[in-house]
Amino acid sequence: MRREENNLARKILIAGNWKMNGLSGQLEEVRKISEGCSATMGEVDILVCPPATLLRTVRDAAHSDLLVGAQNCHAKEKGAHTGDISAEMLRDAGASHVIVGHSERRADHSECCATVRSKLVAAHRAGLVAIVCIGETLEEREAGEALRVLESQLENSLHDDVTAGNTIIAYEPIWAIGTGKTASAEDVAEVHSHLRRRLVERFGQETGTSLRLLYGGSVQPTNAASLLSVADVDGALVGGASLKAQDFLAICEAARNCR
Ligand SMILES: O=C[C@H](O)COP(=O)(O)O
Repeated sequence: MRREENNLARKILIAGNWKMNGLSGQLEEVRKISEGCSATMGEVDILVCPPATLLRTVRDAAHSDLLVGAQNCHAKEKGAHTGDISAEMLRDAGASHVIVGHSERRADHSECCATVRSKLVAAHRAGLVAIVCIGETLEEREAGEALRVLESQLENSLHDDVTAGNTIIAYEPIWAIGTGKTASAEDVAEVHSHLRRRLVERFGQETGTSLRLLYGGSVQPTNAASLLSVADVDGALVGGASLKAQDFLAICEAARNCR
């Protein structure tokens, strides 16, 4: 089933995750994104997630309709956690969204689902919308375990007060991140419809069908239209291609044309 035959009430979100990239002298790309997507922003939500060091600068430089988010937060509000940043601090720096549970954090910082869930609670406590990432490894996919792994991550990373207004789910197959390999539209459709069913079972029909499900993993201007046309794909979490305004804007434009 294609997107136009499914639930169109969910507004598409294109989110750019800059990861550990970006210096204050390189904000020209933000200005280009901000100017270039001003016509698109009414129809598509557009979010950029720079490193924490640039949150305030990007927020101040960007069009007010461009959403600005962070890439991680600590579970606690404040205290003796050297080097960490709380959700409240991110909000204070201008963020409205925060990514939690990205596979790079799960791998590099040994974050388990319980940790991700505590960060989700923190994000909601601070009034941030959280983007919760889940994804399987290539070994898990090849072993036929992908849906089981994803279901477990979904179940254990979320808490019961999740709503469509405070949470977005991003499916990012780990083997597709930064590799140029993208999951096929059929595989993405299978995963997203499975996740949708699980969300409805857990949170009920209204919330379950309203939560947005993003796809991430080597999304490019060349494949965005086909991925965004898949039913239950409500947007994209874009890494590498979000660093160049031209590519990111092309993906936003593809999203606009999917409406
Ligand atoms: O958060 C973004 C994802 O990890 C995707 O990254 P990528 O588009 O560079 O594959």
